[in-house]
Amino acid sequence: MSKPILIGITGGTGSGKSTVSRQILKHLPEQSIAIIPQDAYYKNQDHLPLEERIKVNYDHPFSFETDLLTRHLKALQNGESIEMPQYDFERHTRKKETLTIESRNIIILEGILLFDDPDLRELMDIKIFVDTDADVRIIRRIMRDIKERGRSLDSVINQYMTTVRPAHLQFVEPNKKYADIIIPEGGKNQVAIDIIVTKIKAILED
Ligand SMILES: Nc1ncnc2c1ncn2[C@@H]1O[C@H](COP(=O)(O)OP(=O)(O)O)[C@@H](O)[C@H]1O
Ligand SMILES: Nc1ccn([C@@H]2O[C@H](COP(=O)(O)O)[C@@H](O)[C@H]2O)c(=O)n1
Repeated sequence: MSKPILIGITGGTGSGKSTVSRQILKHLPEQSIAIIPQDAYYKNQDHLPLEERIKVNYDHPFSFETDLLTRHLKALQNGESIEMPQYDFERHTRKKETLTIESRNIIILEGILLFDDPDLRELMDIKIFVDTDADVRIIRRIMRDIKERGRSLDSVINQYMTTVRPAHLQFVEPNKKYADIIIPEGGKNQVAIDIIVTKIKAILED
């Protein structure tokens, strides 16, 4: 296997990063792609009571274990497998179990804060920013967090105003400038998905 290609897909919360990643995966042989969600690398907080975990700013770079993520990406790029952590959004900490991820030709890393850390940025061969308006993102997030992440409407709105929005303006939006490709609206932008899939297929056939 030639050196794996690392594709970073970033953008604000609810922009459609996971949807874009899944769409790309759908068009390619499954054994050629691994998806790594940055969310899996939120710090373990087992030592804190739930009331303390709820207060953490999950949109600030310090809430991620970026050293571990960087080590794991380098291992995958060297053809090695990793034990990826798994995250529990309801308990605000890691699950006990890890997931074995084998190295593949294409590694897709997706998450809100991929372009802020220069060392992480340096590892990526292709950098993609999913650009979706804030009003659409907050509506998607309210629906998803209530349905899938055990949250109430009040908690989603309060978190959005106190930490998500300010951190987005400080750490996500300004780093759009590092993107090679900007996808407006995300997962339903079929033209953008087709172009990216064509590029990946060309890399795989090389
Ligand atoms: N283009 C779209 N149209 C409608 N809903 C979408 C679209 N893209 C994503 N969603 C929905 O919005 C929510 C957030 O999308 P997701 O891809 O998980 O965003 P992110 O990974 O950026 O947080 C999900 O419930 C998803 O099904
Ligand atoms: N315990 C946690 C950890 C993270 N979040 C929020 O998740 C968002 C990132 O995930 P996306 O799928 O939306 O990109 C981020 O904005 C954090 O606020 C959380 O609510 N609780």
